Amino acid sequence: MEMAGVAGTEAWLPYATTVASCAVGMVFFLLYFYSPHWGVRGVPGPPALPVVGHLPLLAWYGPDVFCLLAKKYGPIFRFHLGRQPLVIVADPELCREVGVRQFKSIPNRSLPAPIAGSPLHQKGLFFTRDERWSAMRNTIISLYQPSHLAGLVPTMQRCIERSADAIPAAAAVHQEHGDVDFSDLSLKLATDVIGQTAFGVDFGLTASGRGGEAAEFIREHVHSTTSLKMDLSAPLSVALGLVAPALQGPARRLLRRVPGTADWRVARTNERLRARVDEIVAARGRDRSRGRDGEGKRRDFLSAVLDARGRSAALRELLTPDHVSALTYEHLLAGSATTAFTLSSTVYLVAGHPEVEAKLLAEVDGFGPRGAVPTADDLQHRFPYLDQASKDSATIIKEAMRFYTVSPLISRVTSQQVELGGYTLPKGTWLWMAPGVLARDAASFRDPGAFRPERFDPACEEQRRRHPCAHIPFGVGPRACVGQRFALQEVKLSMVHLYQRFVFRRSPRMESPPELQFGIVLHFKNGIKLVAIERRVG
Ligand code: HEM
Repeated sequence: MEMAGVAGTEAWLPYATTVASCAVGMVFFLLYFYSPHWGVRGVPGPPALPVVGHLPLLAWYGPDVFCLLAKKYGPIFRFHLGRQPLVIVADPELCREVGVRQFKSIPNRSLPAPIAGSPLHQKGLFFTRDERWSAMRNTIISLYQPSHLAGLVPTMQRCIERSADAIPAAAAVHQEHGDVDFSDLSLKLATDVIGQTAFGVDFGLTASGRGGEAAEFIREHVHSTTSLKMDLSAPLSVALGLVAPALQGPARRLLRRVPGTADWRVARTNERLRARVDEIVAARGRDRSRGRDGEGKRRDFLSAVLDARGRSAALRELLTPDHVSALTYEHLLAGSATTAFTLSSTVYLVAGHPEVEAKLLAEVDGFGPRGAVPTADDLQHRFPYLDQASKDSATIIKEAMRFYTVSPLISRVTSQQVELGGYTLPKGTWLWMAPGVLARDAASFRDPGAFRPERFDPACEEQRRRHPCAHIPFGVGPRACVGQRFALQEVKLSMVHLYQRFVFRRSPRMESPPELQFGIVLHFKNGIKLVAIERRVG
């Protein structure tokens, strides 16, 4: 009997071992999978699906999902980007807490899966952390000061005039209806501006008959940027990174060797892009050492960073060649799609509001004859309707940026435990501010679905009552956008020149309202199509 019992036990042993191993594996998997959730489980949010979390909600509702969730769950709620819970903050006072008051505990950005594999993206200012970030920011901040930006007006203006000259030709491409693909035009314009101001290179995208090498570089850049998606339509390794970050690195290393996969294409594009940026940086370094750089004359970002590098051993250590390439490339990444989106949404909104257009035209014509170029000072003071509210803010532009917030979420991560909105959030919590939700809050913006630049008039009651952090398209606190003044100067200068020469009408061949797509920033899925009407002189 005893023998039979032992034999029976032996027969079950392999099954029992397998079941036990599976159970242990399962427990480890669940611990791994739910550990980020555990620390923030007290924060309200909708039930999350296993593995994909709330990604299906994002796919279904688009960026509007965050407004819907804020309505249901309040100003601080959970949203699971796959495995990773985000604690979303959708209240002006709480954003001030995150961005300003508790900055010491929340100084860095979390690294989203799409960026995790790309050193070119990681070594810029955006994703560097702590002391390295503050040393880098302090080094380059002078390049964004008003005195330096004022000197960039002529360079910006040249690119703007060239883009405006290209409008009739762009319309002629569609002979039967004359639509201009304004998103494309704005992206080319913004990219040319960055080419000149960051790299000291004329990409010539808006010049007729030009293209070639530069166009190829930009095509690769656009491809690299648009593949940075935040949903499951991203390359496989990125999608995997959203649900199981530990597998992202190995999957990417494997898939980038498999021709034809999206990972392979992204890796090749990033390598080529990297090589081109390095080439530009190295060529400039060589020119400088041979004294062929027009010493002291160049105002572009790359020259200034290379100058800084030459100033001390500490700066050389801080600004390694990798960081110089990344900082320079970052301009293209951070400054082209965002500025282009802002310019095209502003012109699109003005085109649909004749009363706004009339006031704008009166202001532009009142400035001077067609072709008169404003100085940086004029841009600050002579365009109260375009730029009504002093300092860095612009009224039509401000309202357009509220209406279409290009960066609806701003990522941060806690470096230590914080108390926020009645919740205790552990170190490592991904805490994201939601300017896109703030911008649609009727408590701060009466009738938020209406385009009304006057709501930002400093004399207006709504503006006076509004919380200072209710409108934060450029972020808030020490980590706010370093390129804000640069971007606004470019958009204002473009608006003045464009409206000196044209008025625009919405094309009936475009969907209304325009469909939006959420990558690392927002963009118009099918572009903005406008009809440009040349204004008569006199
Ligand atoms: C309309 C155009 C733009 C918008 C809406 C925009 C928006 C933003 C936002 C929301 C942030 C995050 C701020 C935060 O975390 O609080 C940011 C950061 C940043 N932006 Fe912009 N941006 C624009 C144009 C530019 C331009 C033209 C440049 C460069 C020339 C630029 C370079 C950067 C950099 C380097 C950072 C990271 C700053 C840091 O971490 O210290 N941006 N931007």
